[in-house]
Amino acid sequence: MEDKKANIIAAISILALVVVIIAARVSLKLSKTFYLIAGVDISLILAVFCFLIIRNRYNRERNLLVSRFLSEGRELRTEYSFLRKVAGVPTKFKLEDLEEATDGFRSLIGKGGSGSVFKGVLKDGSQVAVKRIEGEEKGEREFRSEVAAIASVQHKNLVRLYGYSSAISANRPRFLVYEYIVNSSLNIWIFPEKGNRRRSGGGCLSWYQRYQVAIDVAKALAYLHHDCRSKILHLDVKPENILLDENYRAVVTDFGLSKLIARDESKVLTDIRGTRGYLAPEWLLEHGISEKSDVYSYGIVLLEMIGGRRSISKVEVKETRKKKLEYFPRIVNQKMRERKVMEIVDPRLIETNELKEEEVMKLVCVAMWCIQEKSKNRPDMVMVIEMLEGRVPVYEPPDSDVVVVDLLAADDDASSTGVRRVVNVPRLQIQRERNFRLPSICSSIISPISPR
Ligand SMILES: Nc1ncnc2c1ncn2[C@@H]1O[C@H](COP(=O)(O)OP(=O)(O)OP(=O)(O)O)[C@@H](O)[C@H]1O
Repeated sequence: MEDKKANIIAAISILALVVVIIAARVSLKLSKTFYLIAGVDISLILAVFCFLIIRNRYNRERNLLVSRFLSEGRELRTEYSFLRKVAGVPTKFKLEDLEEATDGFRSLIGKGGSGSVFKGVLKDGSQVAVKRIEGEEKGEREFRSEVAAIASVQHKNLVRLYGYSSAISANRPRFLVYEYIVNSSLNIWIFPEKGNRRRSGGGCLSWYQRYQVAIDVAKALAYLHHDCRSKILHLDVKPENILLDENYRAVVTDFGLSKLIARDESKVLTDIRGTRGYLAPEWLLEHGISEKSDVYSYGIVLLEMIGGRRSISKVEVKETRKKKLEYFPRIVNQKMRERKVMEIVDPRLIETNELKEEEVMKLVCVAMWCIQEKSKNRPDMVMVIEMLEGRVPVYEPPDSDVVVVDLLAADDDASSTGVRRVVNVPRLQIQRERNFRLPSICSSIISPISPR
């Protein structure tokens, strides 16, 4: 625009100078004054021409440089965003970006102990789950731990963290932005709806899908325990933290309680965290926890997938019509001794006729190995994968005490919903059951079978 203006002014000036020469020629004839004016005019016209040439050349070079910088900048930006993705560096979002993505935090998709989760769409069109972390001290710790842990991992069975948004001031919520996993969490696919309470989504996973989920979760945990630079303990393995993608494959989430420990560290002492019903005995016996504490929680999740029920649930006693808490692993143990393992399977699966007793027994045995009282007797997650995929035979678990975390003293609702609570140790009682022996059907080697 400016160039155009300058060109017009130059053209007008040249025209004016030419007019001056013509006027001088007419009025002054070929006098000395005319030659003087004509000389000055012609020099001025030449000066304007020179100015135009230099200016245009300068502009052309400047435009060339600008467009080169622009294209290099674009390339750099593309390269940078590519590298961010490759390196898994999470993006720092502004609060306004997240408000826009979630349409003002309108579509709530879930609520957990540490905050609420909303569905959203980023500017580039990717669907996200935005977790708003509420609370003060606990929120801060969970936030830091979650960003640090997830940012460093890349595995198809672990949720991807796109980014985060820190609090602008104290007491303001922080946000974590995850990839959106379409089929929500495992709990709504294995536990039937309670009474008249209707829930949106969910259903009944088939036996085959449950078996696949068991393998997927085992792979995610094996990666965290054995394949990362430092060992990552999840410490909150439960169905609510296992999401299902469009093919009902598992994606483990919620690293809010996770702990990073050095490869050579075998056990760590830390404050009790996790969810009632999934806590390994060592938490309560204060022996120090390790990756085997995750193995224990995983074993409980396996039993819940097999039975389609929580490990601890409230049932009504027919005679007295009073409610009591029932510990599912204890029932499984008993049924195994009686060789009635099919009786503990989710009744909805029995109806489908797709079950093989041998497979059920195998999964139950693996689960029982995982919930051994002594952590050293539990397999590691790599061994669990080997057993589930049929590369290693499943042997009878050793004779062991079963530590039953007796939750009669605890709040019933929490145990029946799997809601995470800070566990109050003195209120928990620990019972030991002697002769926790698996039945003879399991004493022999269970033949290796692969998931269908
Ligand atoms: N990435 C995601 N994609 C889709 N849904 C999700 C995603 N993350 C969480 N959700 C949904 O939001 C719910 C709440 O998740 P959140 O992690 O806050 O809590 P939780 O695991 O149930 O409880 P807590 O945080 O106390 O362990 C989940 O159960 C799930 O249904």
